[in-house]
Amino acid sequence: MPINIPTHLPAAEKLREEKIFVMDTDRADTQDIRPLNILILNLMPEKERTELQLLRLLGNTPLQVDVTFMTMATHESKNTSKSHLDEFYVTFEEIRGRRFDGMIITGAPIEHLPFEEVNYWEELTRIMDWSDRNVTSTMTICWGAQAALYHFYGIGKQPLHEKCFGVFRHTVSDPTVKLARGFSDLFVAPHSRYTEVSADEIRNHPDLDLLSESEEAGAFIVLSKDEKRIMITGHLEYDAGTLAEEYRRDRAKGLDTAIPKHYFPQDDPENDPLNTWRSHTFLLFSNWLNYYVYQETPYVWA
Ligand SMILES: CC(=O)SCCNC(=O)CCNC(=O)[C@H](O)C(C)(C)COP(=O)(O)OP(=O)(O)OC[C@H]1O[C@@H](n2cnc3c(N)ncnc32)[C@H](O)[C@@H]1OP(=O)(O)O
Ligand SMILES: N[C@@H](CCO)C(=O)O
Repeated sequence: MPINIPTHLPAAEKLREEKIFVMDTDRADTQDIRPLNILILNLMPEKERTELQLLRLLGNTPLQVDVTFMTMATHESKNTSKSHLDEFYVTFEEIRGRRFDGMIITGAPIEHLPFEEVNYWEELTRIMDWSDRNVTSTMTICWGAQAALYHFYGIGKQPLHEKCFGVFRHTVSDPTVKLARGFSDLFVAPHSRYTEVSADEIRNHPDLDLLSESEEAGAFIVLSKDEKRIMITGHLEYDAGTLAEEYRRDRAKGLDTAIPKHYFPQDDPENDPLNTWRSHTFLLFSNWLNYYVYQETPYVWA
């Protein structure tokens, strides 16, 4: 059973072009199965791009996945149109009575701010607390992961001397952990951030495991001991060209952002970058959906 999303969501056409089977709502409604309900709290400014990136990954499963997009009621989006949000997004108030099998909280380009200065921080903490009781497994990405580490475990973020920007090598501390099943001993993943969380603080925390890290990029995949929360400091979902676009955007703004490391062939921004992380991205999302969502979630919520 493939992914079930609103028929007119702009990402749907592109997903069909990519031969990712998007289910018509009519057909989905006639299936005598219980679909997985996944909630995506999309905090990225360019929401449509992130929708496509995440749906591509959630669509790679034999399970029917019903996706709900959520936006913040206490924040007016500058970069995504109100009409798009009105048509395709819900707010917390509309879904707080529901249960979800999985939830994703994306990154957001606000890591220069203390958490408490983010205008939707209070609403986000309410959503995170709610998710503890109403969601089987939550995956958080980049700033979303920093927010979860801070809110639930008191682990703060520190500014870096230079932006952690590029595609870095990572290792896995325990390849028998289900989330890393099938991972190579060494794999690469993109990062794009100005702050970091301390790998030592995570390692020393009694409720956390550091599943993957990188010599150059630091802590990468963090798992709570109860396996309900997955925190990922990089951007596995990024397309081949996303870092290049961020690089060009920064340079056009006059920022002295360095060329993303280990990314452009011959480190030359004129060369088209290759996506060298895609296989582990698909693996991580299918491991998450299978082992942490599908196999853990109750068929009927109590
Ligand atoms: C660390 C991570 O998680 S990485 C993920 C972030 N990376 C990306 O989003 C990559 C793509 N983003 C971009 O290229 C840029 O953010 C752009 C081009 C879309 C906009 O850049 P700018 O014009 O410099 O920033 P802008 O003033 O629009 O602010 C960026 C976002 O921060 C939000 N923001 C700014 N201040 C605050 C605040 N105090 N509280 C909450 N949100 C804030 C803005 O509202 C905007 O988000 P929105 O579109 O969802 O409303
Ligand atoms: N990934 C982000 C970092 C900002 O938080 C960007 O370069 O847009």
